[in-house]
Amino acid sequence: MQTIDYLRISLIDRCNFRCHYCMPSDEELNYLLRESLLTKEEIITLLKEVFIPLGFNKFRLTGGEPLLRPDLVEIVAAITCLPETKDLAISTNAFLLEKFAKPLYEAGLRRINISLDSLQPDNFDSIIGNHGRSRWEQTWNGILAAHQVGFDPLKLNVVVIPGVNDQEILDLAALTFDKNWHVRFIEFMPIGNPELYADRAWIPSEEIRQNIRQKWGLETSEVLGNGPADVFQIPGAKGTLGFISQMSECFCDRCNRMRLSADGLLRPCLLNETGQIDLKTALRHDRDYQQLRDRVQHLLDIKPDINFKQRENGTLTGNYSRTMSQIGG
Ligand SMILES: Nc1nc2c(ncn2[C@@H]2O[C@H](COP(=O)(O)OP(=O)(O)OP(=O)(O)O)[C@@H](O)[C@H]2O)c(=O)[nH]1
Ligand SMILES: C[S@@+](CC[C@H](N)C(=O)[O-])C[C@H]1O[C@@H](n2cnc3c(N)ncnc32)[C@H](O)[C@@H]1O
Ligand code: SF4
Ligand code: SF4
Repeated sequence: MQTIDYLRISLIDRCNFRCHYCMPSDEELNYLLRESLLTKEEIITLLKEVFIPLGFNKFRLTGGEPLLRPDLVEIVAAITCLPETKDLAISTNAFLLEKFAKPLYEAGLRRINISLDSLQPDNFDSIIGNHGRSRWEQTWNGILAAHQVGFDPLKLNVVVIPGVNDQEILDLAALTFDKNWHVRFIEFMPIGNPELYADRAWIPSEEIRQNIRQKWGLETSEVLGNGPADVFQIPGAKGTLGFISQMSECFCDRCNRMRLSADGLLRPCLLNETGQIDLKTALRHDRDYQQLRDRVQHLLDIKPDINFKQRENGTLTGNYSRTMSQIGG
C-alpha cells in the first residue's frame, strides 16, 4: 500500500488573484473569519501531536495565497525546526515574493512552486481576473527574486486552458533553456468554476509533449518532488518540463497525501469530500491527542476506498462544496 506521508497545509483561503480556473468569476466567496483559521501554534501542535507520530514528514504550505498570511515566515521557521521534517515547500502566485523570498529562505525554506500561466502581461492579467491594475511585472520580479536568493528547485506551474494560454506553451517551455527552472504543465481540473467546464476544457499532457517533441525533442528526466508530475527535458536545456495529468492519466493509486484546510478540515482526497475530519473543533474543545491520532489513523486506513475513482472519459462528476483556492490545490 502507498505510504501517506505528505500533508498539504492551506494557511489562508483568501487570495490577491482571482484565477478563472480556481475561483468562480463573479460569485462572492464566504471567506473564513480570522478566528476560524488555525493559528500557528495549532498547526504546529497538530504536526507534533498527530501528523508526525502517524508518519507524515513532508509538508507543503498553500492557500489561497500563503504570502498573505502575516505569520508565514514564523510558520516556516517552526516547521523547518521540527527534526522529523524531511521536506517543506510552498505554493504561491509570487505577487508578494520579491519582499518575502529572502526572509523565507533565511527561515529554512528551499522549495517554491509558483503559478505562472502566461508570459504575456495582458493575457496574464485576464487569467488572474485582474480588474485595472497590471500584475505581471511584479509577479515576474518575485520569481526572479526567488531565483536570485537560491531556491532550488524552483518550479513554475502552468494550468493549460485551450484558447487561453495554450498558444504560449512553447514560449513557457523555452524558459528552461537557460534557467534551471522546472516548468510544469497542469491539466485543468473542472472544479471550482462551472463556466469553464464546457466542451473540452483541458488538453492532454501527451498532446503538449508532442508539440514540444516536434520542435526540440524531449527526453525523460527527474527532479526532487513529492507530487504526481512526470518529468522530461528538452535536450541541452538547463531546466526540466513536468506534466501533471490528473485528467488523462489516473495517478490515484500512487496518492501519498492528505490536505488540511485553513480552518482545520482534514480532507483525504482532493476530488472526494467523504470522510473529512474537523480537527480544529476537536483540538479547541478537548486536547485529547490520542483520540485525534486514532481518528486520523482510521482515515488513513480507509483512504484507498475514498480515493477518487470516477474518472470517466476525462470528466469529474463530483459535487464540490469548496473551490481550489479553499482546498489549496
Ligand atoms: N488530482 C490531483 N491533483 C493534484 C494532486 N496534487 C497536486 N495536484 C495538481 O498538481 C498541481 C500542482 O501541485 P503543487 O502545489 O505544485 O504540488 P506538487 O506537484 O505536489 O509538488 P512537488 O512536491 O514539488 O512535486 C495542483 O495544483 C493540482 O492541480 C493530487 O493529489 N490530486
Ligand atoms: C490553489 S493554488 C494555491 C497556491 C497559490 N495561490 C498558487 O496559485 O500557486 C495551488 C495550485 O492549484 C492550481 N489550480 C487551481 N485551480 C486548478 C484547477 N481547476 N485545475 C488544476 N489546477 C488548479 C494552481 O495552478 C496552483 O498551482
Ligand atoms: S490559483 Fe492561486 S493565485 Fe490563482 S486564484 Fe487560486 S489561489 Fe489565487
Ligand atoms: S484525486 Fe484524490 S486520490 Fe487521486 S491523487 Fe488526487 S488526492 Fe489522491
